[in-house]
Amino acid sequence: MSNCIRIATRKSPLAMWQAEHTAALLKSLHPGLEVEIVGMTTKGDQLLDSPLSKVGGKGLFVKELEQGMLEGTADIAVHSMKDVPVEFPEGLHLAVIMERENPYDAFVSNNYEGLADLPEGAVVGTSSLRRECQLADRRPDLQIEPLRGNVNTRLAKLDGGQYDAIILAAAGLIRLGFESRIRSCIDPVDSLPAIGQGAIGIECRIDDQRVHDLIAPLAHRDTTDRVLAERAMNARLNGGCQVPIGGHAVLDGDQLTIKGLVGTTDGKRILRAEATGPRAEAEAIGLRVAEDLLGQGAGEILAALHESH
Ligand SMILES: NCc1[nH]cc(CCC(=O)O)c1CC(=O)O
Repeated sequence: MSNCIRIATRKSPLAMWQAEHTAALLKSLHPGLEVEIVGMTTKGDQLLDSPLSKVGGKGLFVKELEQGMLEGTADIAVHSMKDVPVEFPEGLHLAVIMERENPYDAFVSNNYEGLADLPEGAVVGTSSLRRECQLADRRPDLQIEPLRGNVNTRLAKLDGGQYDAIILAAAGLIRLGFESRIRSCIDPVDSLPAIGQGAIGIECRIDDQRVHDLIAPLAHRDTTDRVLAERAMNARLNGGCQVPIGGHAVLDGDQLTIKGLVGTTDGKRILRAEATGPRAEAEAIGLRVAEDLLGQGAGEILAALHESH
């Protein structure tokens, strides 16, 4: 028992990869440690046919994993930071943010190199309102069609011929060995990534010191500051619902710069803001971007979206 750590994870190939990656890092840090992976099915996995924006609900992909930790069937949960809600159940917290993979959106197609060379009226698959909003702004002529399912399923749908191109997170493709399918990474000016995109986080019981000691060395300082700034912005804006929000922070030495975006799904209104400051104030810088967006009218856009769901 005391020499074992159990990892709760979803069973999608990407989630399993991330859990196994974390397991391998833990084993190499702590020789002799036993690591057990506990695969679980979440509500989000069961509702793969409905658009995520309609399914709604916070923590669709994490609730069952959290239940497992609270009941003691698992010790930690490994999540894509992008899917981690702002709030945690009592007794649990986010203890560690690991090193970020490529945080950008990837353009995947069998015929075209990037957004710029897609012909007029081309069909692009994505079920992310954030991607849809920015695509519609950049290329109002494109036809955007829903695309759900795990990374492997989405690639199979592209190959089935229903889409001219699809947009996915570069990180998921790289982790699963599909880097060669990325025709180009989309410039963040054209598609500002999701809060936390490309980063993996570890959640655990707040009072479990043994587990904290085991996972602490996995924390990555630069990624942590960047993602904390992004999450502070997001928390002030909405609390994690499915709305077109982008947020991405970068570091230049000790200077942290974060860009934020809120828009309407049709891309007809897009608000943008940016703030810079010392990394030690990461969360305050994220909040400043949120306040700037709210000052421009983000509150109305978000309220209208919440109502329509
Ligand atoms: N929404 C599902 C999801 N959650 C995390 C990733 C990719 C990996 C990451 O961002 O860390 C994806 C797939 C995608 O958006 O293409």
